[in-house]
This record gives sequence, structure tokens and C-alpha cells, in this order.
Amino acid sequence: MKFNYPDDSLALHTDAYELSMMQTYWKQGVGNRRAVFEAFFRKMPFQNGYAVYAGLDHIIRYVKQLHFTASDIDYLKSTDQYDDDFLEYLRDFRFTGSIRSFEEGDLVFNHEPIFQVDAPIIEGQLIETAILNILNYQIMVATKASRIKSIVGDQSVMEFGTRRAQELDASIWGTRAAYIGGFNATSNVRAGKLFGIPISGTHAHALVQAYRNDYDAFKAYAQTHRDCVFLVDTFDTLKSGVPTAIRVAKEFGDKINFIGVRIDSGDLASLSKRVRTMLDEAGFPDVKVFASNGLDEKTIQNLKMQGAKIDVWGIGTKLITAYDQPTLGAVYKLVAVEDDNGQLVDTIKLSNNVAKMSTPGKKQVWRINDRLDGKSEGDYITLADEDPRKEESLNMFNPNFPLQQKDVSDFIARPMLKDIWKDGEFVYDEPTLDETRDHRTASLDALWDEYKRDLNPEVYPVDLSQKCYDNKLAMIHHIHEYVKTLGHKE
Ligand SMILES: Nc1ncnc2c1ncn2[C@@H]1O[C@H](COP(=O)(O)OP(=O)(O)OP(=O)(O)O)[C@@H](O)[C@H]1O
Ligand SMILES: O=P(O)(O)OC[C@H]1O[C@H](OP(=O)(O)OP(=O)(O)O)[C@H](O)[C@@H]1O
Ligand SMILES: O=C(O)c1cccnc1
Repeated sequence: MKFNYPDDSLALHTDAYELSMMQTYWKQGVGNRRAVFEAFFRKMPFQNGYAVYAGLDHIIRYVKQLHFTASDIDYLKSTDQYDDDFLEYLRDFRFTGSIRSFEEGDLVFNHEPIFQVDAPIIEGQLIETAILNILNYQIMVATKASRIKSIVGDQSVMEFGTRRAQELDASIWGTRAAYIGGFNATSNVRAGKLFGIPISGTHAHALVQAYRNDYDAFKAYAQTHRDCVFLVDTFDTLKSGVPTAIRVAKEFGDKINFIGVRIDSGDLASLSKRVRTMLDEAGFPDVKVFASNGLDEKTIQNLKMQGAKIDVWGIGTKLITAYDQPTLGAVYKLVAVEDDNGQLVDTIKLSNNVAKMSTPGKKQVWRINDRLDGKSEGDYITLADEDPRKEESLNMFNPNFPLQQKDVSDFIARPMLKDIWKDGEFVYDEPTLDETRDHRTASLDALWDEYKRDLNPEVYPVDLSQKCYDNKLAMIHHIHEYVKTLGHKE
């Protein structure tokens, strides 16, 4: 089936309401007014103590290419929902604003701004959907990967999820997010090509089925590859697969690197132990046992508890689909906008649910680390014009429970929202993917263990500065007073 139009831009990868609002701003002559939007999420994914930030690279690619093509305009015209003069404006649309973001591999927490757009409102509105689309997925996968990697430790863990992912793009960007989260390699060859992620793999049951028995299949593989990992569970792991792998390895001797055997079904604990013994007894103590089949951090931990002798883990479905939580729930909220007098004024979205109220004003997030041991004490959210580096000590308090507070001195405060675009100019010095992956490891090293445990972690402090908190309370009060003046009864 042919596309109705060429698929030649991502500008329409947005919700129709964004374009509708853009038309309103533009026709009302307020489209160029400055607006600040911030993205944040409300709940920690997988009830984890931290989340791993990923997605910035894709967002950068998206914003860099952002423009409306002739076919975009033709299509919008055909919907009869937009005025011709607005469509003419879109022809020259480019992003001219500023963007600040956490860096990939940083740890992020709920209720803090992780991405900030300070731009003409018409531009900031358009990009909301794609930004959330990217962040909501990649942060989930990077976090899930990091949970898995922390259980696996120094062992290797391979990403096998492409066939189960929600479509092509998800597997590519999910693979990259998994690598940032600490995975060692991927089976996705295109991800290897695009990002330089090491590719790795074994073979499928199809090979054994094609040759109709383990022996002919393993022999054929050994004749055509130097590095061999044989999949041993097609017919019978202990009675056929493993003895045959050993036989072929002995027959080929130095002609192959007998790297391992993979088990993909059955009781992985008891099978792996028996396979390990068979390999050792046959004189292959260095040959590794690979395992796959519906694994994630919970099954891996359980298998380790059972003493499973598994060296390399292959993870697909549960990682790439972020199986136990379908979305991060990140949102993108307007926190300040230019008024009729050209002043930037703070805005708030009230809600009956206190936890859902946004924090008004353009902000910065500071990671507060102890100067002596380097450990993170918490994150401190200030209004953008505050600088805690000038303070001797900080009073950090939980905005939901203001009596929960601590004074911190001898600290290092680092601004976490880094400049990516400044007034339309791309200013970010992008790290390599391996630097990003190392950055996650270093960020985790600075986190106390109580925030890292996979079950019931301590809640990491994400606090507001007094000024930020007072500003929020004043705005809530102001809106309540305004609503009262309207005089409507409930
Ligand atoms: N010892 C174990 N302890 C806990 N979970 C395990 C253990 N061994 C395997 N599992 C997990 O149990 C789940 C189901 O395994 P099961 O044996 O039912 O499937 P299977 O062998 O793949 O079945 P099939 O033959 O249909 O492929 C998988 O997620 C697997 O990782
Ligand atoms: O279980 P996951 O974590 O999703 O890991 C990926 C799965 O994909 C493959 O199975 P599949 O049945 O698709 O193909 P196969 O013939 O190679 O077994 C592989 O053998 C794993 O079982
Ligand atoms: O290489 C493998 O073993 C592999 C690749 C994709 C999915 N499952 C297994």
C-alpha cells in the first residue's frame, strides 16, 4: 500500500491539538511570546529508587530536522482545518528557542524538571508531543536495563528484544536506551551500525530444525564460523543438545572458539547446573552457559538464588516492552509565559489532587553532593535565577512534608539542566555513547545503596528552595482568590 504523501518530515509527528493551539496563537498575534515548558514525571518507574535519563539524542535529531515540507502543508490544507495564512507561516517554521535538559546517563527523579523549553510559545507547543513520546519510552527502557544490569553485576547481558518490540523505531531506540542502562551488546545489527553498540548473538532453533538434528546443525555452524555458541534445547538439552555440542567442539578442536551453549527453555536453574557439570567434566571449564526465555531482573535474581550456573543473559520481551509498566507518564507543562507587558510571568496548573499541581516558574535542578565523600544528598530545585553555589549551607525540605528537612553544608551543587540550544543555536557538546554509558555507572556510584536496592528503595530527596516553594504557595493562593471573585457556586 502506498503512503498518501511522502513520509519526508517529522513536523506532523504531533497531536492535532498542538497545531490547533498554534493557529490560535499565530492568528491572535501572540505566537512569538516567550513561554517556558518543563517536562517531568510523577511516579518512579518500576517503583525503582532512581530512573536513568535517555532520549536526548533522539530529541536533538528531531529538533534539528524540524521543518514543514511541501507535502506536510499540502496534507494540512487537505484537512480543511487550518487557514491559508497560518499554513504559509508554517512553511518557514524553524526552532529558534532555547532548550535545557539533563544529560543521558544522568539519574533523574520524580517531580523534577528533566527537560525545559524556553521559546516562542508557538514553537514550544509544537514539540511537546514528540519530546514526551521519546522520553516516556527511552527512560523506561534505560531504567529497566539498569535494574537488570545491577542484578547481573559483572556478567554480560545481551539485548534480544527487537522481534518483540512495539515496532521498528522502538527496537532501535530501545536498544540504545538499554545500552545506556548498562547492557553489553545487542542482537540488533542496525543498532550496531547506527550507534556502534557491540552486536552479538547465537543461533535460533530454526538452524537445528533445518538440519533436522543437533549434530548436523552444530557441525554446519562450526564449519562456517569461528566463534560458536550452540543452542542446545531444541530436542533435549541434557540428552542431545549438550553432548552434541561437546562432540562437535572436540571434533573441531582449535578450528573453532567454543564460546558457549545457550539454554532457552525449561528449568534454567537445574538445567544450567547440570550443563555446567557436563562441560567441566568434558574439559571445557571456560565455556559459558548462556540463558534466555522471558528473563528480567526478578527471574535473574531468583535464578541466582537457586544457584543457577549462568554466565551470559539474553533479555528480550520484558526489557524492550518495559513489560511491568507501560509508560513513564511524563508530562510537559507551561510554567511561565510572557504577558501583555512583555514580562515573563509564572503559571500554574491547579488540580484537586495536590500531587498533580505543577510547580510554577522557570527552574533549575541542582544535584547536591557531599564535598567529602561525593555522595548525592538530594536534588534541590530552585527558580532559574537562584544559585545555591553561593550559599554556605542549604536548608533542604520536602515540599509535601515541609517539616521533613535537613541543613546541608560542605556540599557541591551541580546544575543538572544543561544548555542544548540557546536562542536557536545548538550549543551542546554531545558525548559519545560509551561516555554516556560510563556516565550512568558514575552517577550510580554517587548514589547511596539505600536508593539503589530493587525492592522498596528509600525515597531520594527532591526538594524545593524556599523561594520556589513560596512562589508556588503564593500562586496557589492567588488562583484560589481569583476563582472566588468569579462567584460561582459548586
Ligand atoms: N528455575 C527457575 N526459577 C524461576 N523461574 C524460571 C526457572 N526456570 C525458568 N524460569 C522462567 O519461567 C518462565 C517460564 O518457563 P517455562 O519453563 O514454563 O517455559 P518454557 O520452558 O519456555 O516453555 P516452552 O517449552 O513452551 O518454551 C520463563 O520466564 C523462565 O525464564
Ligand atoms: O524471551 P525473551 O526475553 O523475549 O528473549 C528473546 C527470545 O527470542 C527468541 O525466541 P524465539 O522463539 O523468537 O526464536 P527462537 O526460534 O530463536 O527460539 C530467543 O530464543 C528468546 O527466547
Ligand atoms: O542471538 C540470539 O541468541 C538471539 C537473538 C534474538 C533473539 N533471541 C536470541
